[in-house]
Amino acid sequence: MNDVTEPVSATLVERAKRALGKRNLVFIGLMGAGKSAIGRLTAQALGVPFVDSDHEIERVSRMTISDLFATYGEEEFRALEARVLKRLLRSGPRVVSTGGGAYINERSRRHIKRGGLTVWLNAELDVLWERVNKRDTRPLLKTENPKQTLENLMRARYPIYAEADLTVLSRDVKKEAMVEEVLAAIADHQKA
Ligand SMILES: Nc1ncnc2c1ncn2[C@@H]1O[C@H](COP(=O)(O)OP(=O)(O)OP(=O)(O)O)[C@@H](O)[C@H]1O
Ligand SMILES: O=C(O)C1=C[C@@H](O)[C@@H](O)[C@H](O)C1
Ligand SMILES: [Mg+2]
Repeated sequence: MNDVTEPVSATLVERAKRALGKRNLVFIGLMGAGKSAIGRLTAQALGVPFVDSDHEIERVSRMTISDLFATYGEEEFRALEARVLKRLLRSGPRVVSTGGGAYINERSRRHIKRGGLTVWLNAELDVLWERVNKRDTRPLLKTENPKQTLENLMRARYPIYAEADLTVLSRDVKKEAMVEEVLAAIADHQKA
């Protein structure tokens, strides 16, 4: 799989743009679902700015997510995440990819719901596991059995992610195909 973008249908892009209007598009979902990768490519297709809340948190704090968790703990991280999201979602349209736990936090979820149209990248355990087990940058997975931890997170979080406006199944197809599905979901959403 590579990051070379093949042109997405111009008609589909126009339909999605019209449906989105001035709203932000916010990607939510578990670690490895593709929020950052698919979010960036979707922003490119729509011709709007892209921002990733994990990257923005690291930029403003000048610390990595792992160091933030280790130094200040998860609660402080969530408070910072909520502040960053509130600011990022103030104006649009832009594509905002969130960290995996953002939508689970009540304060962040409120900002996200107010701030734009949400897309949940839903994925099965094995898809997520194949993607996340290659790197150890995710503090919540530094456990004795990270695959089991991921499964526990799925069970706890999926009912909450399911509140999203749109759901797209994330799987190992070309990233451009994922972008097209996201754009189609946005375009068709308006008809509902
Ligand atoms: N459709 C896809 N096919 C194959 N690989 C993919 C696909 N989508 C994403 N990936 C890869 O999976 C890995 C995880 O994706 P990404 O970092 O976008 O996830 P994320 O949802 O942002 O996770 P986190 O919550 O940890 O930030 C990356 O290496 C990315 O390139
Ligand atoms: O799922 C989560 O709670 C997290 C996901 C990452 O994106 C980071 O925001 C952090 O590692 C926490
Ligand atoms: Mg990400």
